[in-house]
Amino acid sequence: MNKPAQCSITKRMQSFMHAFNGLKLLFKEEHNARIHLAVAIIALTLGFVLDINTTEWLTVLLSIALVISLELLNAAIENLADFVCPQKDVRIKKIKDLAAGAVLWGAMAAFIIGGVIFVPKLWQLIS
Ligand SMILES: Nc1ncnc2c1ncn2[C@@H]1O[C@H](COP(=O)(O)OP(=O)(O)OP(=O)(O)O)[C@@H](O)[C@H]1O
Repeated sequence: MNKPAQCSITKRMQSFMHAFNGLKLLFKEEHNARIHLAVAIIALTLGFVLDINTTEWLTVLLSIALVISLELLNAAIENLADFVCPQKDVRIKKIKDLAAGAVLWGAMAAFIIGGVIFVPKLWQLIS
């Protein structure tokens, strides 16, 4: 049986750097992810400006984490699909559409959450 690899700090640091590189790649290569990052920055700014409470902060932060995580998984699946099958194939279309659907579903939920938290406060501010 193989001996388990040693758990060194250097190895853990390398692993962290690889994961960080994944985040860098996402925002460099994926247009939708950049749009979602911009929306996240707007939501965070609104959070400070409108002084949202702790529960609202946690909900906003969880929504941002959900959408960015789904974007990362979608990008990984797209890249893997392109590597495995560079030509057009209905099965790859199905796989990519399902992965994109996951992002859409998460983004729609985040949009509704943002609306529920921010719209009444913005409305109060302008009326
Ligand atoms: N090899 C393929 N075979 C068949 N259809 C494909 C293939 N590659 C992409 N598609 C179709 O084109 C869509 C967009 O795929 P693409 O790889 O360009 O991702 P994208 O432009 O980043 O899309 P998204 O924004 O939906 O993530 C897929 O959802 C799928 O419907």
